[in-house]
Amino acid sequence: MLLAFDVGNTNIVLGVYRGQTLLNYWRIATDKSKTSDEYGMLIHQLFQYEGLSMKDIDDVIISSVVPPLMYSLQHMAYKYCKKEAMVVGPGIKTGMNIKYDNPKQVGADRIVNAVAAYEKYGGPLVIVDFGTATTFCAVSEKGEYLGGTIAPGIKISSEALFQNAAKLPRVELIKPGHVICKNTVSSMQSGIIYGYIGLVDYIVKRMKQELGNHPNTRVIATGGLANLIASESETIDEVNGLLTLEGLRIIYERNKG
Ligand SMILES: Nc1ncnc2c1ncn2[C@@H]1O[C@H](COP(=O)(O)OP(=O)(O)O)[C@@H](O)[C@H]1O
Ligand SMILES: CC(C)(COP(=O)(O)O)[C@@H](O)C(=O)NCCC(=O)O
Ligand SMILES: [K+]
Repeated sequence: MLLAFDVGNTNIVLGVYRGQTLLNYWRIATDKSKTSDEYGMLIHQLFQYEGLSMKDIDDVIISSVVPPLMYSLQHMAYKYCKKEAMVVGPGIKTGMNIKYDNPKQVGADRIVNAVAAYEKYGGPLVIVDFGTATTFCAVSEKGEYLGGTIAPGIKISSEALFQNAAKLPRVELIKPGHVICKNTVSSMQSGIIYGYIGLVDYIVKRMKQELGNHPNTRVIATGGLANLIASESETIDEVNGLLTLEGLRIIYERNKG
C-alpha cells in the first residue's frame, strides 16, 4: 500500500492506495507543533478505525508547501512505516515541463494537481485550487506547466474582514442568495462569496485568453472550498476533490525504483 500526504497550510490530506485504488482518505489539521510521534499515533488511530495497519505501508510520498512540517512527517514515515518518504521536489520526475522563472519556486501541490489533471483530462487546462490561498494554474495542450495566479483564499479573506473592522462579525461561508442584503452578516457573505465567484470567473477567462482561446480548454476545481464556488461559477467545468492525491499516486508510479 502507498501512503500519500498532501500538506497544505490549513489541512493535511492523506490517502492510502492499493495499486490504483484509493482505499481511504482523511483530512487532519496542519499543526506545525505536532511531533513525529503525535502524527504517528494520529495516523495509527485513523488506520485502526478502518481496519488498516501502518505495517502494511510499502511506500510513502509527501507533497508539502509547509517546510517546517517536513522533519516530523519524514521521521514519522521512517519510524512507523519503516520507509524513507519520497518527497515531491528536486530530483523527482513529474513528467511535466515547468515554465516558471525558477521551477523550484512553484508550490509542490500546484505541480501535483497539474500532473493529475493533465493525465485525466488532457490539455489545455486551468486548475483552480481553493485552499488557504486560491491558486490558478495553466497547463498547455502539450502538458507544460505554464504558471498561474495566486489569490488570497476565501476563508482568509473573510477572516481579514472580521479582524480589521470592529463591527464586522465572523460569518459562516454560505450564500445569502442575493447581493442587495439587508443585514451585516448577509452583506459580508455576499461580498465574500459572490465577490469570489467574480474573481474566479475573471481570472479563468483571462487565463483562457492567454492560452489562446483553445475551444477544448477544461477548467477543473479542487480544494476544501471548491464546491461553494463551483456551483455558481460560469467557468468551472468540474470539481475533483481528489486531484492532489491522484497526482501523488501518479508521481509515485513514475519514480518508484
Ligand atoms: N470539507 C470541507 N468543507 C468546508 N470547508 C472545508 C472543507 N475542507 C476544508 N475546508 C476549509 O477550506 C479551506 C481550505 O482547505 P484546504 O483545501 O485543506 O487548504 P490547504 O490545502 O491550504 O490546507 C480551509 O479554510 C478549511 O477550513
Ligand atoms: C500558493 C500556496 C501558498 C498554496 O498553498 P495552500 O493554499 O494549498 O496551502 C503554495 O502553493 C505555495 O506556497 N506556493 C509557493 C509559491 C508559488 O507557487 O509560486
Ligand atoms: K492544497
